[in-house]
Amino acid sequence: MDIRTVGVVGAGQMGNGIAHVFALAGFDVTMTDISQDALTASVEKIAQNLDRQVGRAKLTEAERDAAMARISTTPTLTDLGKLDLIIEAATEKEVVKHAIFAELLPHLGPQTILTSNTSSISITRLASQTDRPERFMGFHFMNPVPVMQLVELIRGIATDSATYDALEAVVAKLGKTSASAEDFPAFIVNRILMPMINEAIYTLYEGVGSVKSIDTSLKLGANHPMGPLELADFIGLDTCLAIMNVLHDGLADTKYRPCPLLTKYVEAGWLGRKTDRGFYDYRGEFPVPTR
Ligand SMILES: CC(=O)CC(=O)SCCNC(=O)CCNC(=O)[C@H](O)C(C)(C)COP(=O)(O)OP(=O)(O)OC[C@H]1O[C@@H](n2cnc3c(N)ncnc32)[C@H](O)[C@@H]1OP(=O)(O)O
Ligand SMILES: NC(=O)C1=CN([C@@H]2O[C@H](COP(=O)(O)OP(=O)(O)OC[C@H]3O[C@@H](n4cnc5c(N)ncnc54)[C@H](OP(=O)(O)O)[C@@H]3O)[C@@H](O)[C@H]2O)C=CC1
Repeated sequence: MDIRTVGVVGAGQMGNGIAHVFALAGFDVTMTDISQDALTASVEKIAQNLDRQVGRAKLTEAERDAAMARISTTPTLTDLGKLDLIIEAATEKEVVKHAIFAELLPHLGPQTILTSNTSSISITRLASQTDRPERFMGFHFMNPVPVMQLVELIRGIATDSATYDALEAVVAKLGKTSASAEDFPAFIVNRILMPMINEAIYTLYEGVGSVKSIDTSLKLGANHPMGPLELADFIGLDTCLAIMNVLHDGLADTKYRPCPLLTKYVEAGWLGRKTDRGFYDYRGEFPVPTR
């Protein structure tokens, strides 16, 4: 199937990164979100990130302008119905994702491929509540999308090979690399990464180290580009907690128990960078550890 038009549902940090890379690769992109503010902020963010790429001579001004011209927004989810590919990148809550698919399905063309950028939720379960489990897949981009090379491709139990092949070709057109993961809780990247982040939070909770010493240890002691607490703030603490809960519930093993301190930060609404406070406070000129 020749994919040219793409709909992105959810204009948060992942939605804007996904729209950015698809527009640069020549696809026509339509974004939607329940919040008009999120849509406006997302387009501004894409413009800023493209400008940064122009500033670093990674792109020409003409390429930037052409990419921006390929992006449009709509507050109406059902406007996405006639597009070739839908990428759902809304909040990591299963009920939210089911509700989006339920509203969209009656408006979708028969050939449209439906995907979710979920970090952890069962693709088979999401697909089972649609009319097209054979054309449904996990399409998992990494954050920040314009920079990270990997896209995880996750087949549900019913996904057909034409759908898999079409998405594999799309990833190649984006200039990225795909890795196939089986549909088990949190797939590959987050099955490995998120327990490490959760363990870093336990290390903080038990007083083994401060925010600064934990992040410095992993950055300088294991050559990670970001410390685990900085990375948790970057991903979003609500998303980290949601992934840990999927691992804990889905694999029924206490080793995946979310750290109570992570739960406390989420209950406080300290979700990391997106709310300006998490393991660091980002409201000043420099991030300041909150513990
Ligand atoms: C939760 C999930 O489901 C799955 C996930 O995504 S897990 C998270 C995976 N991501 C990671 O692990 C990221 C770890 N961090 C890193 O790799 C690096 O810190 C980083 C790439 C984010 C920034 O690197 P850095 O060297 O500190 O920054 P900097 O030199 O300013 O930027 C490097 C490049 O990234 C770009 N960049 C940085 N942040 C960006 C952002 N938020 N959006 C777009 N581009 C960005 C810069 O423009 C620059 O691009 P060029 O190389 O083309 O010039
Ligand atoms: N953060 C990360 O590092 C990664 C996240 N992911 C996955 O990507 C998805 C999005 O994550 P992320 O971008 O970080 O989250 P964000 O919280 O940044 O963005 C989610 C966006 O979805 C919007 N939204 C919520 N409900 C709906 C709805 N019914 N219809 C349309 N939009 C809606 C939210 O609006 P509002 O704020 O108004 O609720 C918000 O703008 C999640 O499934 C997450 O697991 C995947 C890879 C990496």
